[in-house]
Amino acid sequence: MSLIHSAAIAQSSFQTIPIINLSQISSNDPSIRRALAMEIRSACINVGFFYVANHGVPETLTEEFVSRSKEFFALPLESKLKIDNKTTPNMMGYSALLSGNNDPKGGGDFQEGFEFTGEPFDSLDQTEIPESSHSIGRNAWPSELPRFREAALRYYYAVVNLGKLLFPIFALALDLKEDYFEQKTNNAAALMRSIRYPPQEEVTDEHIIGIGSHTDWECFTILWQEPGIQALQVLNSDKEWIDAPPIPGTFVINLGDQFARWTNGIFKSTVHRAINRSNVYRYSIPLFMGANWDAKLEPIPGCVSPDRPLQYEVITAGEYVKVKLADTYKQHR
Ligand SMILES: O=C(O)CCC(=O)C(=O)O
Ligand SMILES: [Fe+2]
Repeated sequence: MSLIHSAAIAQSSFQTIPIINLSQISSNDPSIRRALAMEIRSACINVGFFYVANHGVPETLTEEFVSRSKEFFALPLESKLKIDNKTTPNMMGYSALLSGNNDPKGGGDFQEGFEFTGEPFDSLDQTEIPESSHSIGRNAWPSELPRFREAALRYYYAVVNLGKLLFPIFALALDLKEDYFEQKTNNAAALMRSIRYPPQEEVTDEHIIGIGSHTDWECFTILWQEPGIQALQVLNSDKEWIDAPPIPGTFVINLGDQFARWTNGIFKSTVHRAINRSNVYRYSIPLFMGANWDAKLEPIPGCVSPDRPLQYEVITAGEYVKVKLADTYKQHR
């Protein structure tokens, strides 16, 4: 079935989010890779979200960075504010409670974050570092926690490697050659954000929740969520919020606006939000995989037809993200 036809009969009133097993992602057998791609295609067209199991990122790296993140957020506010993202180049570093606002109708996101990107890392085997990340390194690290940076970067590169394996599968899912996205993504700086959500057992103001309803801006996001705490919710086409509970050993993958633009809306960049209604802090760590800043977000072959005219103005990925970033961190209170 053609992509446009599959999109025309999409069922987006999902009640659950599919779980996809990635154990065969690097199979030498093209028919096995294609079968996996078709599962992913269906999730991307109908839901825009899926879980991945057997993703290959070692649990120890995740646990180490989660522990270091907990130490970081436990530092006194003055220490964290030394690397406030409003004062650092590129907005890397710490974002304080309510300093960001993902929902223009919201009163600020009830969370703290630490954001960083790739940088050369001496004690790692350099071959583990994707070449495209070598020149970036404009991060702001907490000087109080010398082991934080190593844990952050080790986990970062493991998840970036998973992201790099996913682009060829997304290409297959769109009936394209597996290397289709290579030139458009080989110089992109993936961004990782470690987040702490304070408990909000009682939401007293619906406009102030962990992260207000939004779509992600990049191609796709790979999200680790703290086990045992339901917080993330995804909006279906019937405007129902569907829970995306943490499933141990999996990541949540969701498509962002760059993929929606490339596919003229055939791949869904689905609205989501998070509210920590538990009585303890909740942690999560998204990695945002984007396109090169100069990559044009123009429709890929097979995504535009007389019945499905172009929905978006063509701009570059960099222009798109810059506007979104400025909107999210402008003074909103
Ligand atoms: O914390 C979560 O579960 C979701 C975070 C998220 O949607 C984001 O940072 O874009
Ligand atoms: Fe998000």
